[in-house]
Amino acid sequence: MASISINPPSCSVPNDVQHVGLPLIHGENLSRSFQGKEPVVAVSSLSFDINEGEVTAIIGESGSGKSTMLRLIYGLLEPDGGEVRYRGWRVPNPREKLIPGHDAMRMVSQGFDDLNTYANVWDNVASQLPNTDLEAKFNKTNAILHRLRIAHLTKQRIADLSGGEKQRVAIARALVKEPEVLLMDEPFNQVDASFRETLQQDILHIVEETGLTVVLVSHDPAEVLAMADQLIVLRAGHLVAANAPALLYRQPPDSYTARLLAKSNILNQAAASALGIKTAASTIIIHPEWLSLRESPSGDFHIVDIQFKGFYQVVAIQHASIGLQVIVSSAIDLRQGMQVGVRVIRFHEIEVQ
Ligand SMILES: Nc1ncnc2c1ncn2[C@@H]1O[C@H](COP(=O)(O)OP(=O)(O)OP(=O)(O)O)[C@@H](O)[C@H]1O
Repeated sequence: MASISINPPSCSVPNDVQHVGLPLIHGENLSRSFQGKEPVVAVSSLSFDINEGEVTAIIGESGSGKSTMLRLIYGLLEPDGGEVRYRGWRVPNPREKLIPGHDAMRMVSQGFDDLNTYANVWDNVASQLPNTDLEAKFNKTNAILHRLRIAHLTKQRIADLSGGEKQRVAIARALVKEPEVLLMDEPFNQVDASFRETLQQDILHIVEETGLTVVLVSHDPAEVLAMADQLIVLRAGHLVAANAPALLYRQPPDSYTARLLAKSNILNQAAASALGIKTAASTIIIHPEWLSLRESPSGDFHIVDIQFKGFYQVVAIQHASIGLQVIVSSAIDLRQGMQVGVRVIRFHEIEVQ
């Protein structure tokens, strides 16, 4: 890696040398274990890039190391090995900084631990800014409360807010100091479905307007598919994929990623051949909307279950030992026990598992 020495920023490590040519955030071979009754390897040999002005979502099953990765990026945890670089400079670890956490980043955690429950919304947000310029303090607080649609809650105590409102205050509090990076751990789990999309859109508008970089951890990949420019997929502490959501969805590198992103049908060669797919690949991925059904008394499959989901239905069909999930428009009348024919619209081959 080429290096040039220029004046280090205020948030840096003594004697560090800037690595040039890196994206905004670069993780190199990061590992971190925790000692308990049984030592746990939370993340192992993670290398990744996060681009400026983009939304990156870290996804993975529970315990796969998502929060650990986020805390390593921020500098809240010391890696056992490897490093994180921000604009080419190494992110100080908690032993190297009086108040842990990189100065250019702010983190919103799951529990709203940072919010002062008995203070009002305005004070929670404004208190982040110094009193040296009171006019700027007033204007910035006012602007971010409006931006996050919580200006009408200014005088309300945090204790009296809903989970979704608290989440918006926590984000306003993090953004009022105009960080370059916003880190969010499960940002939408307090927000019900109808408000989730508005909050996601509001964050995307802030990203577009300000060039903010967002890194978020999500339990529910489906919710971030539309939001993220990049998905980083973790499994048991290892990075298994990093790419654009649409690409990972259409061409998942493995069945783990496919299952995280959709309730995929994962078929072996024999099952694939029963659907008329001739392949040399060991595994075939078929997302439920990549199949279509039609009623056919001579069809091989029969319907074993129908889950009504509003504008679509999830239909479970079976033929001998092969069970499949199919997404069908609710406009189509189906009933349990019906014989059906199946058409494969699209499939994805995986060579190595
Ligand atoms: N402070 C800690 N002490 C001991 N073990 C820890 C600690 N923090 C994390 N771990 C362990 O490290 C592993 C990864 O945890 P992490 O919280 O990063 O996963 P996660 O993917 O964010 O999980 P979840 O989705 O359930 O929040 C887990 O096995 C967890 O129990």
